[in-house]
Amino acid sequence: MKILNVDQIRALDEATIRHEPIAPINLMERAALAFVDWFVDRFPDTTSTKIFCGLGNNGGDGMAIARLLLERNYPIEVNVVRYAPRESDDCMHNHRRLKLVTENIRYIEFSRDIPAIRHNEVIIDAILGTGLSRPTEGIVKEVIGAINRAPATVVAVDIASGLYTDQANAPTDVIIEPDYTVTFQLPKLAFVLPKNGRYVGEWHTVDIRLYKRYIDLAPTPYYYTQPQEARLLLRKRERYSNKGTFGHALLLVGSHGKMGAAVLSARACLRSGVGLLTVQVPRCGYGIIQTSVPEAMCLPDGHQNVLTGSSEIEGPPPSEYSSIGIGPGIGKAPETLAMLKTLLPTLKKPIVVDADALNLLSENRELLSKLPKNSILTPHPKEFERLTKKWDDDYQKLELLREFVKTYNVVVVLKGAYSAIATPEGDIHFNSTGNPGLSTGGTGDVLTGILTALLAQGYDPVEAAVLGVFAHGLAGDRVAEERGPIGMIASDVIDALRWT
Ligand SMILES: NC(=O)C1=CN([C@@H]2O[C@H](COP(=O)(O)OP(=O)(O)OC[C@H]3O[C@@H](n4cnc5c(N)ncnc54)[C@H](OP(=O)(O)O)[C@@H]3O)[C@@H](O)[C@H]2O)[C@@H](O)CC1
Ligand SMILES: Nc1ncnc2c1ncn2[C@@H]1O[C@H](COP(=O)(O)OP(=O)(O)O)[C@@H](O)[C@H]1O
Ligand SMILES: [K+]
Repeated sequence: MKILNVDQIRALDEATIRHEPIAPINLMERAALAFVDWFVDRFPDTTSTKIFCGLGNNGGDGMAIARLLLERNYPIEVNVVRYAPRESDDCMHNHRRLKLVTENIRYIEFSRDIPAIRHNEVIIDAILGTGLSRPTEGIVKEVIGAINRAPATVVAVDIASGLYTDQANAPTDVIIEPDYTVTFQLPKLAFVLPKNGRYVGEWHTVDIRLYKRYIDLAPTPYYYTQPQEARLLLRKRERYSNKGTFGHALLLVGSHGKMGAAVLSARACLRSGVGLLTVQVPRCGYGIIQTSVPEAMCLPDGHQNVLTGSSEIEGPPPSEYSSIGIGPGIGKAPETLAMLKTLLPTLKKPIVVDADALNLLSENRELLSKLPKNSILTPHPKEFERLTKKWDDDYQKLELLREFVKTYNVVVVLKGAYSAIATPEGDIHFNSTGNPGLSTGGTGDVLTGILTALLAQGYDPVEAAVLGVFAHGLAGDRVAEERGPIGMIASDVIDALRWT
């Protein structure tokens, strides 16, 4: 699913109006109806609701929503924030229609006009939408402050008032902090950026049948992975297959005290469809791998405690494996750095690089250009900061991400809520699965195993990253559903992986 910018959203609105054709006021009615359907489903028996409307089209939506709810005998008090002398045409039209069904409209011009908000009330925020062009101030800012201070449930129409759709807010901006955002048709870039969490809440899209062809043709670097899109990437297992069909992966993982990372990545790799798996670990980990992951072959490293790349057992050279995953639990010993320096120039196929392998790359930046083309790097934000530099806001972070993938010709999975997968061309796919239960040690190691398995099976690296991150998050969601997010551990995520 595409994420469009504000100008494109406006153009999409106009294209829908022209193409269908539909009068703007009827499109607004459709949007209001879609919101109301969601709202009555979610809040079927609220005893007290207040709506706050602005004077632009978001306010127009709000006035239509108020009328539709009143027509359904919903208990709703209407407030209009009069921050300017004029309304938009469609807002004015809906204002008139609203007055036909109620005389009870409160106009807020001064602080004293702001109503008290009671406990257990539901507030609908329709003050400002995607047309926000400057920070909130004056009476708008005061109303937002009052709503945020109130012990009520807040639902934003389209986007929280005061939040920019696709540019950074200043830290001092006053913005609605909703529990829910119900947005029209397409997710907004602001929703998937970590710093905006409290200005978005739980968000939902409602379909208002905007012109599909415009969306299909609109150029954008931003995508949001929907379940049906991820599912399309999944390959069927051929009837006449054998284990050779699905590749032979090599994991270079673990060190003394961090063998858990090796076990987790190995088990996840096996649970993700790889044909054969070899795990190279320091000698101290040999028994651990052989007993806890009997399905894998184990290459004990020549070194007792850290990886050096040498082994007493003869094996094929790393370049002959279908894919390689490197990093979980390896530490940053000089011997391991030396291994990386020798290894990278010998490789041609894309590899997966995680954890301390990434930290070694940040400390030895000349190695970045030695990475095989289209390799997948999986930093969490701290690791990405080490690879690049500190960013001021999430939008600058996305720019750094785009710059990085283009410079080094790699795929980066920037992990977190809505993990961002950046392709070498500079497109960014935000993942839609996962939950805070995944914020626990070892879940990143699981992801490395998954991605290494997908590469071994011949998936294109971008597809592997999009599909693997989606499946990892979905497994986490299954665990959260069954046992709640708090008790989740990385092993549960492996057990919950389903490739269907
Ligand atoms: N796109 C779609 O598909 C559909 C969209 N729909 C709806 O339209 C909404 C977008 O409408 P919109 O463009 O009228 O924007 P909105 O935010 O209501 O108001 C902008 C007005 O406020 C002003 N203003 C700006 N910042 C301000 C501030 N800080 N403090 C005070 N004022 C401020 C600004 O002034 P100006 O910048 O012109 O000076 C302008 O007058 C969208 O969110 C959705 O709800 C649906 O109805 C149908 C389908
Ligand atoms: N709040 C969250 N919502 C969704 N996914 C999350 C959240 N927190 C963490 N994750 C996921 O959990 C994994 C954590 O990886 P990482 O930070 O490398 O942990 P570790 O190194 O301990 O294995 C990533 O895939 C990340 O996207
Ligand atoms: K709003």
